[in-house]
Amino acid sequence: MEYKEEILSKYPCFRKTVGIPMEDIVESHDGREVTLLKYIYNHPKLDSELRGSPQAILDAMDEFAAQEDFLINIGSHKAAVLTELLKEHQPKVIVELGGYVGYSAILFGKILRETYPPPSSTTHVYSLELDPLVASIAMNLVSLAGLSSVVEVIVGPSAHTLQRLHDEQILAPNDLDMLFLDHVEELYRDDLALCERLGYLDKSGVLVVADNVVRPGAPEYREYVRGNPRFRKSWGVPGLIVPGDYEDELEISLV
Ligand SMILES: C[S@@+](CC[C@H](N)C(=O)[O-])C[C@H]1O[C@@H](n2cnc3c(N)ncnc32)[C@H](O)[C@@H]1O
Repeated sequence: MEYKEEILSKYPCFRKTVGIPMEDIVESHDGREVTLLKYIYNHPKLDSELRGSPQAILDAMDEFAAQEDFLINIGSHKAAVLTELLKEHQPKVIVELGGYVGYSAILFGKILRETYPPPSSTTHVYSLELDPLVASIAMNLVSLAGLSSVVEVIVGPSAHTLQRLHDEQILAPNDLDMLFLDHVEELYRDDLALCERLGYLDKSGVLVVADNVVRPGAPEYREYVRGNPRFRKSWGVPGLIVPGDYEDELEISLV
């Protein structure tokens, strides 16, 4: 029982698996992100391994999440699923909604760099993040990973930033190859529809991936993509396999 309490306090997201309501549970934006940044810069392998190594920084973030405090990023299991997907589809330009401290953005930047080694300059990750503090931490870690030329963190509400990228001709409609939705489940459907209106999903082959579609859940979003003729197919992929939970947590759709 004591062990269970310890697990639940360290990993609040598991509360939903035992029926404890998520209300009043804080699992991010409470100072732990600054603690993470200090943890990385105090890391004994900072100079010998972390600087310039996206994978070593992802590993250090996983290490922090396992040993210090829970982080709401995709984590290593979904990172492996997404790595396979990106290797198969080889997107060049990715937009993610909800960047947090940069874990998924660093993963995407790492894969783009491996797939299209420098001096290729046509690859880009736009990581859209509402909160300027966590976005600043992401920028710092992206830079430490040596990925500043590939990954751009942009602060602001997703819908506003998407509209701005379009109106200021920063991202042309046909340039987008992958959209990753990982911000607020209630916004997934509207932000996807905005991308459709802006022409970002007109090109055949664009990949759209949404996280957490089962828990906390985005049923409207899943219904929308599965019933939308724009997508050739749409399918679920398990996140972390806990019996009866986290099934098909990622929804993957292909234009
Ligand atoms: C689950 S986290 C993203 C995790 C990240 N994709 C990763 O795996 O490393 C969700 C993030 O979305 C951000 N967010 C919430 N509403 C947003 C909005 N309207 N636009 C952009 N970001 C938003 C939150 O501040 C939070 O940092």
